[in-house]
Amino acid sequence: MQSNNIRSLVFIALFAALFIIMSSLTIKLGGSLVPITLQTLGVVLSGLFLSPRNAFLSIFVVIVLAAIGLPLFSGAGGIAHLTGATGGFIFAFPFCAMLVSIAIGAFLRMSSSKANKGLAVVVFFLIFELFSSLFSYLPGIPWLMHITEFSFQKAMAVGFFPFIIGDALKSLVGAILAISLTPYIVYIRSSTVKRSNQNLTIKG
Ligand SMILES: O=C(O)CCCC[C@@H]1SC[C@@H]2NC(=O)N[C@@H]21
Repeated sequence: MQSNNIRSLVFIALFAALFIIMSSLTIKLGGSLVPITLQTLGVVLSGLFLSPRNAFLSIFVVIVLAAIGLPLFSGAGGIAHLTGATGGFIFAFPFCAMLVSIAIGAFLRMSSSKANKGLAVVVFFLIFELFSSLFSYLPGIPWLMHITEFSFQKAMAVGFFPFIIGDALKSLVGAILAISLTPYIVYIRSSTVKRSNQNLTIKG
């Protein structure tokens, strides 16, 4: 097995574990169907440090483990939970991580990512808001409506509006981490890519 494959496996396992920890930190407001969690921050971290494929896999593997019954999503697991009220969010997460990784990779290849830290914080924040948070609502809200038979307004009241500020704070934390850890992000991302595919113009 090539060393970059072994590294990929190690990093997928590490970020899957990190996502599981983020997923266990959950608050359910007044018995709400949709909990406040740090999952979107876990998605951000996978997308920041891993290639698009590995970022996807790091979250997907958690879904597979939850599907066989492990309580990895807000303390719950099993097919019933994965297809329950929050199933749309759960199945969006691997795609969110992949999209964050694609966008971060594109941004890190641009010279402006190094030149202007203020601009970089804003771009990181927007990438996280768009792809780790807002994208998860695209399947999250329609699936919540389907399972609960809520109207669109009720589903938004239960599954979107209570999370806007919290999700933005998580994106901000992600953006600050991204700025502080850029050299490590570039190093880890490039260390799991085959030598022939490495883009040597990436700047850290
Ligand atoms: O573990 C689960 O069952 C999935 C919960 C999904 C929670 C969503 S993700 C986007 C939004 N932000 C939060 O903090 N909670 C919701």
